Amino acid sequence: MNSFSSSRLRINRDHAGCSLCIVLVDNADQLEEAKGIVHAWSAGQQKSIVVIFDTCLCKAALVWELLFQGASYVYDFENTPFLNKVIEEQIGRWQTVESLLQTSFVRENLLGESQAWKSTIREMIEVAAFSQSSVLIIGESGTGKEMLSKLVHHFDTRKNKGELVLLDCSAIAPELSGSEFFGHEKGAFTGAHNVREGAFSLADQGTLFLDEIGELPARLQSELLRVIQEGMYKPVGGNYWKKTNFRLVGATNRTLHEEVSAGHFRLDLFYRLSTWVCKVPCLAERQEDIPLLVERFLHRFFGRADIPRIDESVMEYLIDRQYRGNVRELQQVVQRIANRHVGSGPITLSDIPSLDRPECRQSQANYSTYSGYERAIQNILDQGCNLDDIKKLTSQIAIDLAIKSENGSINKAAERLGITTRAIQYNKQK
Ligand SMILES: Nc1ncnc2c1ncn2[C@@H]1O[C@H](COP(=O)(O)OP(=O)(O)OP(=O)(O)O)[C@@H](O)[C@H]1O
Repeated sequence: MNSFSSSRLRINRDHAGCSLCIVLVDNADQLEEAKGIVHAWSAGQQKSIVVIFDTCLCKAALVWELLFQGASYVYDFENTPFLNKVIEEQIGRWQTVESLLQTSFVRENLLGESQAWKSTIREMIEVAAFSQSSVLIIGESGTGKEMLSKLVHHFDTRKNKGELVLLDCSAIAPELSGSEFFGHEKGAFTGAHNVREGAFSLADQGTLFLDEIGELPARLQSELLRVIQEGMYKPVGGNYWKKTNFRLVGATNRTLHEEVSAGHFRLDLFYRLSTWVCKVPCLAERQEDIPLLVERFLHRFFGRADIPRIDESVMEYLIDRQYRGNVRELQQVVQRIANRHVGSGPITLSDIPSLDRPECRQSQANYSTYSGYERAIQNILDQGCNLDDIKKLTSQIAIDLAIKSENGSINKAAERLGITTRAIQYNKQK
């Protein structure tokens, strides 16, 4: 029996850090307000559940719209048996996720308070603790994909959970690839002096994490697929089939869709793997996490609690800097700064090693040239020149400058500009 009354539009509840809004809708006039409420709650990363009392209203188009506005769930009151129990169970799940988010495993290994990072962690905790699904983690290098695979294994609730086995597919020697996965029997091939357990055996009842899964050779892709589907494998040189059952977590910084389209990755393996796809935000998408990460890394590198104060200008530099290697690169930059710092005073700009300094003089020169360039273009625009004139004039100036800096050699100037000597001569004649 459902025991909601439809007299109110909204009930706000706060359960151990999980605030939730339940929106009760019993007539069409309340719909616009309901959409506004769920939209506002989802903007604040809060959960909302909409219960619709009038079944006639509960059409797919409306449900889609409410979900699109950010509702976590939409229920048809009449057609959802024991709705209050369903909602309690849903709230229980969210509370579990929130409490796992506060555990030392997450707080010590997966730092970050930004919304982008927190919602990634919440999603991964939910997959780990409430499903046995395979997971595909995609994201740039150094964003924390391997750490997230550890989280999936850590929060896996299987009884008698097995091991987490990590394999980097880009580092598997082709001649040993069979052994890495299947293991081998003694004497299976020259050099196989002992029995060796492979990843399928070691990961039984646990998690197999395949880093850089996009690099898995075609032969191993088919074999992996067969093992996932059948749960059986035969060690190299063995006569008996063995059983295995693991959760597969793959990580890649490639676009696997494109690898599938290009015929480099099997579509059926892609489907098997991507039951859940998690996109990890790059550091640029969560810049607000940088001060927290910097502080943690400084504690680690100084190896003590009382780390030197970090000058505001250094923090500004660290926040604004580009990190192609994401958190890993930030960690390395902080380590270099910590290595250079001496004494107990604050960490200042001078502690940034020359390798990491912005090329001040160069960038200032570029800036002034660029702004001079802008002024010059503005002048000729003001004189009534069109884009074609500007392009011609720019080419002419570039050619003159190149010839001048190559001491009059047209051949060398052409080489420098990446054009033919004829093109220079033609331009000069014109
Ligand atoms: N949120 C985080 N908090 C603390 N350390 C982190 C965080 N994210 C990543 N790191 C650290 O950054 C480094 C790189 O992380 P990880 O190896 O998980 O990245 P990755 O995405 O798997 O990299 P790659 O694609 O190169 O394999 C590790 O030393 C890890 O501990």
